[in-house]
Amino acid sequence: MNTILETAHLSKIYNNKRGIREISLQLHAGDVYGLLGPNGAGKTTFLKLITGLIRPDQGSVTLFGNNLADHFELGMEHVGSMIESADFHDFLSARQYLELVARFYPSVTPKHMEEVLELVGLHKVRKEKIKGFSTGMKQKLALAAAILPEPKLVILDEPTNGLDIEGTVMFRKLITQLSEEKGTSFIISSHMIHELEQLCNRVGIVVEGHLKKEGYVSELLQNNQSLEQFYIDELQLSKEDEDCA
Ligand SMILES: Nc1ncnc2c1ncn2[C@@H]1O[C@H](COP(=O)(O)OP(=O)(O)OP(=O)(O)O)[C@@H](O)[C@H]1O
Repeated sequence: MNTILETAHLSKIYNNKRGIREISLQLHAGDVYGLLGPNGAGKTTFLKLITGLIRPDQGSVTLFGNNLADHFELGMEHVGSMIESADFHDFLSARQYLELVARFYPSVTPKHMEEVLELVGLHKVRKEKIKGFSTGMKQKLALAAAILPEPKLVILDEPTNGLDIEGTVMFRKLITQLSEEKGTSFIISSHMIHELEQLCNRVGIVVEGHLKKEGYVSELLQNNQSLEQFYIDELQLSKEDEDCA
């Protein structure tokens, strides 16, 4: 299997002693990996570490064979990401924002920008200023920016936050389309467990900074009624372990 992302003993502890501890995870080409976990478990911290937004205290991140600490640009060359709410230049239009992003990717054509705006459902409003956009519209624009350079790996932190029902369906179709047609890999942090059950081939559960459990969705569903049931049972087990400790 072609490993595109590998973290080894990745740790980041903030001053308040929270964060993530010793997360070792491998992502293979074609994986759509769902990251689950309660509020404050460490999912965003993990995603920030694998995109170089913050530095680890310990451990390493290797993207496409490049250690991020030594070869950041090479590692990130094929990665698109959307982590926490993006800050936009409000005075730009959606199309102008994508033009700004495209300056870093000379291969992106104006036609492709139009296609991506269409894909995320922003084509009609592409000439409007971001200032007037709703949370969901901004979320769609951030998604458009993440997939614009046709990355091999897309890292998304709670991508359906703020999306309406239509937007959520669009998002699901988009991930499936990119995964099936282009072989794009994804790592997606979300609380929308039913969404992840439909989208992902693998999931991992983060609890209090630890990667507690991982598995292939198809296998988990053979032994559990639903992904939700598996998740709830795992959290319960974690609590019992904690109580015993
Ligand atoms: N910059 C920071 N300084 C101090 N503590 C932080 C910082 N960022 C996150 N934390 C703490 O680290 C823990 C993990 O936070 P993180 O945002 O990674 O969790 P999460 O799993 O993404 O949560 P949620 O599902 O609520 O978005 C939390 O307890 C949070 O309070």
